[in-house]
Amino acid sequence: MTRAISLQEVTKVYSRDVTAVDRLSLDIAPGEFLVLLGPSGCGKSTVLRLIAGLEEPTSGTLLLDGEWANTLAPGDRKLAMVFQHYALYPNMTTRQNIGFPLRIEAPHDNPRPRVEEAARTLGIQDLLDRYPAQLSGGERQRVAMGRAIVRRPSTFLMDEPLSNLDAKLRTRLRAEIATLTRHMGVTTVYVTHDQSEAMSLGDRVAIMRDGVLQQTGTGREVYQLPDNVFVAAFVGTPRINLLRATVRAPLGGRMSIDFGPQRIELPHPLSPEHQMLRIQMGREVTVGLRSEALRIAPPQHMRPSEVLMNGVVQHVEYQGHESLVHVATGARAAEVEGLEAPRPEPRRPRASRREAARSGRLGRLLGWATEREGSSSVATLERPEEETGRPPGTLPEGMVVRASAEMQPRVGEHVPILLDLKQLYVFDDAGRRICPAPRRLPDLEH
Ligand SMILES: Nc1ncnc2c1ncn2[C@@H]1O[C@H](COP(=O)(O)OP(=O)(O)OP(=O)(O)O)[C@@H](O)[C@H]1O
Repeated sequence: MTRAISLQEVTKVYSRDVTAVDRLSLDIAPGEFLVLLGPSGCGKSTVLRLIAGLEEPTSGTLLLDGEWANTLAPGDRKLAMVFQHYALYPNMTTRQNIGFPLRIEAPHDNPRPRVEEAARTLGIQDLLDRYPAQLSGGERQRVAMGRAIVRRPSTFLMDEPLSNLDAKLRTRLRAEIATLTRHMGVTTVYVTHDQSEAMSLGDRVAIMRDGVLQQTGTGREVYQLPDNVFVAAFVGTPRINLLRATVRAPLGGRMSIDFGPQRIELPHPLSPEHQMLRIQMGREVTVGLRSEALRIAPPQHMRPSEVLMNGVVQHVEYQGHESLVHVATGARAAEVEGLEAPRPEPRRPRASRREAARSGRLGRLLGWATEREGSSSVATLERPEEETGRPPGTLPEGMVVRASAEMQPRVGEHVPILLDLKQLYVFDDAGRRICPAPRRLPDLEH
């Protein structure tokens, strides 16, 4: 049996100043695997607790299979919860731990066949006679899962069930959870703050911030078409590069995006995806560039959808199969409220003469190189480094660019960056995505 869950305008207020969930509407189809994703404190666990019946909505409606369930007793909901802290009984064997819910539900029935079936499903039949202290973290979590599935629930509610485990085990167990729940066909609501877990697990992801649902969609949808800058920043590794910029449209000239020291021109006529930039003329916007939208390559390799920027290599993260190259372009990084600050500025307590000379050289290198490219490319340098508001001797924040592992740029090297305009994201001052153009145009009055 599987179950449909519907939350309609559900609000949960804990005390006068804590609204943990704010008018949340969400429909979860029978058999669906939905991941609730968001930073700590955004209300994910509260949603789970509301579905489980451990909390009652302050307002709004919870429907289970279409039936009003706001106050239905937890025991009547046929749900099983799996928590981060798996709380096994230490003095019971695996067999007894898994069988425990059955002994409560039907004390006169022999739990053995169902316990063994659950253990087989989870591949822990050899561990049935061990005590929790004799199990690894991953095995204990499997026992906790066994205790949940043995009841044949209609729904699984999982609250960060893997966060106590090491990365390798987490990857393996999450694949097992996905296979298991699909095989059982049960509706699953899975809470995590780990975006890569969310993207790899769910049929759909629901992203929350401060109790408010931001967007729901498949992993691909929320990655490729984030509704707002928060979703764009929360989903994807490495994090999307977010830069402050201004949209310019000189009379008779091409529309451009001005990053301060550099600017990029947009093709004329504007593509449909860039059309909404017109109404942002003269305004500050946030530009989002994922690392795959950028590449380090000479201008002669530029594709029709690409434009050129210039940068100076700050730092290279070698990852084996690729490198992540941090490149300073002089653009200011945009911060997203509610997320930790993006990459911190490299701090230099007090620049030595040599360091000062070096960083000055890097700045000059950036400007000099940009000027040199200026006549033929779309990038121009308008302001010297001193006017960008950065402490003297520091480099501007970097963008992260993916590069093949063979490429070995040196720190301080000047590099041309080709930016693919087909992968350009722009968000307005309220954080809403305006490029690629949203399917529904936002209300521009607010
Ligand atoms: N019983 C409670 N009484 C008062 N405030 C609470 C209670 N439970 C949660 N909160 C508050 O409600 C907000 C949402 O909490 P919740 O646990 O749902 O967030 P979360 O997204 O699951 O966070 P985490 O990932 O850290 O578990 C937080 O501000 C939290 O402090």
